[in-house]
Amino acid sequence: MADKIKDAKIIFVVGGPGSGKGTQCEKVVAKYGYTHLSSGDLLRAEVASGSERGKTLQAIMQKGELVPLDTVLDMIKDAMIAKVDVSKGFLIDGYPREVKQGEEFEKKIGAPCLLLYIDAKGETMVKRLMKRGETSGRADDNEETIKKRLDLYYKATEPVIAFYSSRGIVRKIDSELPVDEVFGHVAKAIDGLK
Ligand SMILES: Nc1nc2c(ncn2[C@@H]2O[C@H](COP(=O)(O)OP(=O)(O)OP(=O)(O)O)[C@@H](O)[C@H]2O)c(=O)[nH]1
Ligand SMILES: O=c1ccn([C@@H]2O[C@H](COP(=O)(O)OP(=O)(O)O)[C@@H](O)[C@H]2O)c(=O)[nH]1
Ligand SMILES: [Mg+2]
Repeated sequence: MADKIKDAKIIFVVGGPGSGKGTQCEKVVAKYGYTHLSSGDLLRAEVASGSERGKTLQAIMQKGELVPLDTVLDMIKDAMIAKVDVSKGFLIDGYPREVKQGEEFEKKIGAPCLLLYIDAKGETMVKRLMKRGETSGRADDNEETIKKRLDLYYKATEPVIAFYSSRGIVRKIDSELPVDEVFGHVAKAIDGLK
């Protein structure tokens, strides 16, 4: 099983909060049939289950901080194992959040073949999240937490992009454009694989 995952096509999707990672991943799923695993969605599902672990996670996420690295990695790994036989590839959305997470992922699972860097301006991300917050019901889509998520993104997550750039697998996508144009660039990056 571990070998099968190692051979799977793995794409990391990295970008700030509200940059449009989830939006683009949905479109990739529709066109390419990849399996979409959003680290944030996996964590929110655990919170929704009402488990003790979920309660701990909720408190951390509400503050816009990062949950322990192993928690997310185990969730992603379990979700990948469940799908590996039927999946053409995996989109790992919102992961890694820090360089160490990427290193651990590679030790336990495998190496990514592509990193899609979904890039939008800070003010754009804040605007989108405030709008999404009107309907999302997400406890972290409020002004105070958005600011913390953004700060943490610049501090902890941006170094991830430099780390993988040196390997030549980063494709920077300008997500200030309309969604379909952004997707055009995403599709070009995926078509360039192999
Ligand atoms: N105008 C515009 N809006 C977008 C674009 N991509 C996403 N949005 C909107 O911005 C909001 C955030 O998009 P998501 O796809 O949820 O962003 P995300 O990066 O997954 O954000 P997190 O879940 O917070 O990590 C949504 O309400 C989208 O409708 C885009 O390319 N253009
Ligand atoms: O590897 C991860 C992914 C997510 N989170 C937590 O889950 C929240 C929501 O993540 P998501 O990717 O859904 O949204 P984003 O912060 O990118 O807007 C983050 O603020 C973190 O608290 C985390 O701690 N580790
Ligand atoms: Mg998302």
